[in-house]
Amino acid sequence: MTRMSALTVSVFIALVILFIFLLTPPRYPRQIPSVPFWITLLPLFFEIDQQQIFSQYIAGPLYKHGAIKIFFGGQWNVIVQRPTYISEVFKKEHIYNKSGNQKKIPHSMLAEFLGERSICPTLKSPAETANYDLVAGSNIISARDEEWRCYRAVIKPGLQTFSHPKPILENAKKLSNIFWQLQGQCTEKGILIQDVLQRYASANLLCCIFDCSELSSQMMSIEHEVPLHTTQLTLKRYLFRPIFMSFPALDRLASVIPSRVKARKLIRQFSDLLQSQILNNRTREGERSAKNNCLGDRLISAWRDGTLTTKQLRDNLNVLYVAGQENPQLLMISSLYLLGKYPTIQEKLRQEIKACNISDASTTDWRCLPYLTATILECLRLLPPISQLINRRAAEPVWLGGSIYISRGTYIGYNSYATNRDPDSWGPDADELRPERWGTTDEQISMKYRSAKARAEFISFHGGSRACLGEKFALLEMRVTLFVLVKTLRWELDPEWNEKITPVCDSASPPLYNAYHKLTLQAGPLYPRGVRLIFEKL
Ligand code: HEM
Repeated sequence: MTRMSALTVSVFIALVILFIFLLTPPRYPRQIPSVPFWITLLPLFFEIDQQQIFSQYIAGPLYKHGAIKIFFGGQWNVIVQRPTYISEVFKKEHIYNKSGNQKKIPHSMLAEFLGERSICPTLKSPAETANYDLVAGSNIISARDEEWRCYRAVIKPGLQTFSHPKPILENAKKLSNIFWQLQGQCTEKGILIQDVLQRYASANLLCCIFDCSELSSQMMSIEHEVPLHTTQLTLKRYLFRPIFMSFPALDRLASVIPSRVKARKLIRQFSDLLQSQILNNRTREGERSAKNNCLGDRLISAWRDGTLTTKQLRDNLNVLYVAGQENPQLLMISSLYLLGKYPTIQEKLRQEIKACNISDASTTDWRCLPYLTATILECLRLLPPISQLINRRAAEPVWLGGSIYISRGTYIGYNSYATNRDPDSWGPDADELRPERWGTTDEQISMKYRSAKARAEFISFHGGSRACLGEKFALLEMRVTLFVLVKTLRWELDPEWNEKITPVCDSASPPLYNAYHKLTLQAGPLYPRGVRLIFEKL
């Protein structure tokens, strides 16, 4: 054997050993089963969607044991489902430490997106040079301890003092007109709603949270391209390729894989654009509708006075912009899908809104629409925008629930989709959309909501000290959106749409196109991707 072929054989054997080592489930924790690694890769090869994978392979062991071991992101993790276990993880943040992608997969593109190192050349802050390298890549969602408290002090008031629905109301009316206009251009079939809703969710965030009203109106004129939006769409396509999500180690080769080179370029482009747009498009003082304590103002003041470095401003802007419109957008898609699938619930909602006879929705007391609130919570329960998230790491060995031994360094995550549908908490009809389960009056619904969150039976916004800070805004946005859409339009699912959650194939498309989509689109959250709705004006 020549020296070259001996080397090739050794490399091959080393790779096989590494692969077997990586893909063999760990022995610990011993008390819970492992989902075979190939199950998470099934959609790459077969016509099967994530909901099917869940019910066929994951739900059984997960509900039985309350936790499982699963291969994701290039490593084995523990997914916790049972509410009592989840409460424990939420409460013991000092043991189950937050550990975002920057720490878990620091070389990955995702980590680069959330905490990349370049400084926008247009910015200069006094504290920048002093602080720049102290905190590499962190943001409010992934940071811990002092750093998190610092971000939270800046960000929380900016997200929670907002409550005026007027700008959302105006955008929602435009949204209704856009849907109707698009429907007019396509008489026989349903229309795709995702792209429009992404612009709508961005518009709401830009005007209400960042106080950029001009940019917000540009987002709502869908006949015009908005670079921030188009860059974000392209970036998403490149960033979330399933092969790199499953094996982020491949990102170590990012500089030689053309699609990753492109992803890196897009990350910078998006981040630069976002930063300059938020800084340069803010509504002028005199033109503002209210005295503001908005998030945009707060972030910029904190950057100017040196509380945040340029890098911290940039990382937090990225993550707030993405979390602040991706999650509401997913909830809107899922809610419109569910209401199209359950027309009687849509009609009941319409009757409630009619009966309430609201003349000015911008001053409405939303408590007079309990069925609307219950419907939103029910959509959030059935299809939580963040269906699965693995972002905690055991700082020390610990017995979860007193019976599952978790060794130090184990990654732990949640499956909100499973917890929110647990029949032990929600009954045998847990998979059904039934808003009445939350109660019929505003008091009953609020009580049920508070108790379901406190008992970790409803975890769409997670819980404990690290619960979502945008919950209040997201719920208000959803109320206004559904209020306007249900009042002005009626919709149903396009019967020709292949009803699947995260479908990977479309039987009408050529095989090559489908193969490409399998590799590029099937990762990510559980929601009715590509849903088509048929609208009727009322
Ligand atoms: C339906 C909409 C939303 C859902 C379902 C949602 C869900 C979540 C979840 C599950 C977390 C915890 C993430 C983790 O543990 O890593 C979270 C955190 C967070 N969310 Fe949301 N979110 C939504 C909307 C928003 C909006 C509109 C904003 C505002 C811009 C926002 C800002 C945040 C922030 C700042 C955190 C970090 C909280 C902390 O760690 O202190 N979210 N969200």
